[in-house]
Amino acid sequence: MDLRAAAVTVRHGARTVLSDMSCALPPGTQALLLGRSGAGKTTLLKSLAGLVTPSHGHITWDGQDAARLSSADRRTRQAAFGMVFQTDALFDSLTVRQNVLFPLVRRHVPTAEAEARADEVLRAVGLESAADTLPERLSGGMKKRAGIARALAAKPSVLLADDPFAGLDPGTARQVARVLLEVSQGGTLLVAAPEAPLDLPLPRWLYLRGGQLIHDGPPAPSLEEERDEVLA
Ligand SMILES: Nc1ncnc2c1ncn2[C@@H]1O[C@H](COP(=O)(O)OP(=O)(O)OP(=O)(O)O)[C@@H](O)[C@H]1O
Repeated sequence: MDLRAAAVTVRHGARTVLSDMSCALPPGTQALLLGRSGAGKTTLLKSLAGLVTPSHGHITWDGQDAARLSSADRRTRQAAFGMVFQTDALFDSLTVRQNVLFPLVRRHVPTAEAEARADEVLRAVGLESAADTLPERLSGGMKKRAGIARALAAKPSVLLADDPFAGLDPGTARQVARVLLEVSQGGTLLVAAPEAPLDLPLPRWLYLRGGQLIHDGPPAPSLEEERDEVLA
């Protein structure tokens, strides 16, 4: 999917959370969305996926304004998005495999196809041997990978991941980064994080500061140093 934000402003009450932000994410884009806590990363991801409607400006999906689609059309198009949220929770009473199957069943994917896809994505994230395990028995990194598998099961063409490394030790974060890279080949991958993850050296950085996009281009580590100076 060709994904664009055109002069997008998002306000919550009197507060401007994203300000006049534009970017183009053509199919196959691989980018990091960086910025300190509160910079607006989650809001941008949700706006791109049509979960937050801009106060001004437009989000377009293959050239169509997401806000102008009927709610039925919007839901259909949203199937192109795989989302990994910070607060994603797995259902405690379902096994890992059942968790991955859940969104497919809800979308009425035929059982045999759903099961084949669940097994394929669980293999892709290295969780095939934990498929019949309940989430409470998984490590933090395994839960994260199960969340990625669930997002991938519907074969999204755009994978949006919100701080998928939060709370993970460096080894596990590396594993999750590898999975994200492997599974997103060919599609669009946008990963939000407070700082650039060493193990996910994506070629493009979108850098938000106070709701404004201050950089959209190749990696620019000096932005992160500036941030430290501001905080010091
Ligand atoms: N529904 C809402 N109502 C009011 N304020 C909100 C709402 N959603 C987000 N905000 C505010 O908007 C700002 C940006 O939030 P957002 O979650 O997009 O930032 P972020 O960069 O993802 O931060 P973090 O890395 O901490 O998740 C924050 O100050 C937040 O408190």
